[in-house]
Amino acid sequence: MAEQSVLTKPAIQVEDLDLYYGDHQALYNIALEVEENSVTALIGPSGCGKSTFLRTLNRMNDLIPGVKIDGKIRLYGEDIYDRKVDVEMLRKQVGMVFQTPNPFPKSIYDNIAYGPRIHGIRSKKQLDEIVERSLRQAALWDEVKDRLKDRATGLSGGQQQRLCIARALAVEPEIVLMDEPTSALDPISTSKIEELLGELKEKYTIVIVTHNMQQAARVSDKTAFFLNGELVEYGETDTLFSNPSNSKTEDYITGRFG
Ligand SMILES: Nc1ncnc2c1ncn2[C@@H]1O[C@H](COP(=O)(O)OP(=O)(O)OP(=O)(O)O)[C@@H](O)[C@H]1O
Repeated sequence: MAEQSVLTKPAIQVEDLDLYYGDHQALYNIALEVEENSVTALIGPSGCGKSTFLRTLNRMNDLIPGVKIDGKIRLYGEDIYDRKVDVEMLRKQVGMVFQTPNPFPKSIYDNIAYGPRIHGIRSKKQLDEIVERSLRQAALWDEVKDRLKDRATGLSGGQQQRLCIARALAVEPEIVLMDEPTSALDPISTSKIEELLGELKEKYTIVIVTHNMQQAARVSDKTAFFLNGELVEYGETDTLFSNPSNSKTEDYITGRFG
């Protein structure tokens, strides 16, 4: 029995989550569980709260003045809003990749080594290993291995985004949050990243916001449909797209609004 409970343990559990920006309530009573080693897509029309919800998972909203949060978010059973939580350590466990690739104005190598160095790793051998492993995991190694000292900002947009994924992986997170990671990229770079997600979920748990429903259908195991700050429907991606249980989900996925 003990073994079974370990196997079924969710990576993230959200209960009764409300979020306010000042007087404006942006999330209403959200509850969901994210399974380990899966890809979960958050979909819904602009302004429905997808990014806001994503940012609650590594407390990025803490940086916005006037934000108030009620409810519980547990990461492997631990309440991430508990006062004892070290937010820097939380963000190491729960990494993030943003919409626009944002490499530091440093070399490719130094972009990847940045996080591990902050966390105290000094050995060149160890950093070399981390840089190679992370770039391989992000399917970028072969393209950049001969120019690790070049500036990261000289890479193409798609390469920069894979570099940002590698940078997130370098500190060995458990969860990777991605906020529309391909919306600024061309179709070839987009499909490279979509392919990568399938590989990454073997080791990491991924939550991705996407405007693109085809992308959600292609890459995710589970999909959460948000509307006006509410979670309307959450379930297996195949079921949600082929046989939604809520008429609002059906209207959205068939393009009747959004
Ligand atoms: N920093 C902020 N301060 C105040 N209100 C905010 C802030 N960020 C988002 N909001 C509001 O919260 C609501 C949800 O926004 P959010 O960006 O989470 O939606 P979204 O679904 O991610 O939208 P999009 O797809 O356009 O990025 C919106 O009404 C938005 O105006």
